[in-house]
Amino acid sequence: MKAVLVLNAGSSSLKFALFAIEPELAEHPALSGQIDGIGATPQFNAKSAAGERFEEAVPTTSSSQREQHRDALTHLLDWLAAHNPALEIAAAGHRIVHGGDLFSEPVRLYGHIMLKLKKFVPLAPLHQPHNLNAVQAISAMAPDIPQVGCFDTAFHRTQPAVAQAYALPRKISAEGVKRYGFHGLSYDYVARQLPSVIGDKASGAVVIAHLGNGSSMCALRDGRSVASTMGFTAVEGLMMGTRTGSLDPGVLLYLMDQKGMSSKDLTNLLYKESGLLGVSGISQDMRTLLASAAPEAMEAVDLYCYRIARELGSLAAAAGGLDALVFTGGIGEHAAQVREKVAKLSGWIGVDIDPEANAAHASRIDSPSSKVAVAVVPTNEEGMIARYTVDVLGL
Ligand SMILES: Nc1ncnc2c1ncn2[C@@H]1O[C@H](COP(=O)(O)OP(=O)(O)O)[C@@H](O)[C@H]1O
Ligand SMILES: CC(=O)OP(=O)(O)O
Ligand SMILES: [Mg+2]
Repeated sequence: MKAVLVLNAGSSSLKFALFAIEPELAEHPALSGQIDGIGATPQFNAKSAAGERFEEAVPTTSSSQREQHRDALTHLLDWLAAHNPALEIAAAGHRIVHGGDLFSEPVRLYGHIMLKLKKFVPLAPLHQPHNLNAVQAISAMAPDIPQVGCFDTAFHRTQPAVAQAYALPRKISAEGVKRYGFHGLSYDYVARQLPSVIGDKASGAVVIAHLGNGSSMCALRDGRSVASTMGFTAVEGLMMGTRTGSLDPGVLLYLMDQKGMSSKDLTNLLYKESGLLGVSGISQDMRTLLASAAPEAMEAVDLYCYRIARELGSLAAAAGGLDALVFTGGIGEHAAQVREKVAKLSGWIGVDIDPEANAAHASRIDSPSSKVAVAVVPTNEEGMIARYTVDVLGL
């Protein structure tokens, strides 16, 4: 039976899912999992649709991160062939974080398209190089498998020009220094689920909060993106697991001029040492922080929620109102305390949640008196990529 392999390659992880496409595309993967710890000690985890769990170390001959990525993919393909011989990989679909202005739709990946996508590596240093390496590794190992790239930026190309602009001199803007927005595969998936969860409000003014390791929010009208908190890179906007989110650019000038920090130091600071991890000094993981008694842990969580509530006001302005607020992503789907704190700060705009529904992670958590529908919708970036891949290739 034919299947689509979906890959989402991050800096130190390779997430995968295998979806059967016969007789039609399956809603849930037959197998899914990830290889974590690439660059250190890679570890493979997977689960089957039947609930079987697998865990093993990934043998690697190199300490280089690039080679470990390749070893991880070889391990994955061998493992899939051994564990699911009935499913033949007919295509591969990739999450590619940056498609710039060039791609507003998923595309089949050929050599000339890969060259264009390489140009975006400096704009998404944590994601793009790994996304592209995964495509190249599959081409080398299995050149006959067609591959499709699905972009995090594509969903936001419907935004009006004013939402994509920075107040920079025209020459710099014309070179492509503008707001692209990310997490588009997640927003696209969630937006498609909304009519069945919030009815007619799905076509009104909606804000979706994708709260994971990377966190962002998107304002939608008629199910289309009109504004987002992430901009030129995936560091703008909300506070994240290890990223600052928006920061006065004057802080960077100060750190360069007065503290002698280089661009490499600043990249580490902005992407890897800040956010929940930096503010708490404890962890980037929301579960750990919510379970901690340390005041610094709660300070980090409070700042995270405050930033979400501030951006909600800004996005409601961009959408021209607020009919619905939707939570998704690892934190949005599972952290009832985060949703509760955000809702408390957002009473002024008509958000009120039902504590029991919230604690139960129900799909609708607004109280009967709430003016705004409040929903929890699990995201499915992998399912969205499988759908796009089947559609682009006509499988
Ligand atoms: N039950 C839970 N309660 C609170 N936070 C959770 C829970 N499950 C996952 N999370 C948080 O979700 C975040 C990871 O989100 P996820 O969307 O999986 O990330 P990624 O961006 O890596 O895909 C982590 O901060 C994790 O602590
Ligand atoms: C774009 C982005 O931030 O992605 P992730 O949430 O996977 O880090
Ligand atoms: Mg994510």
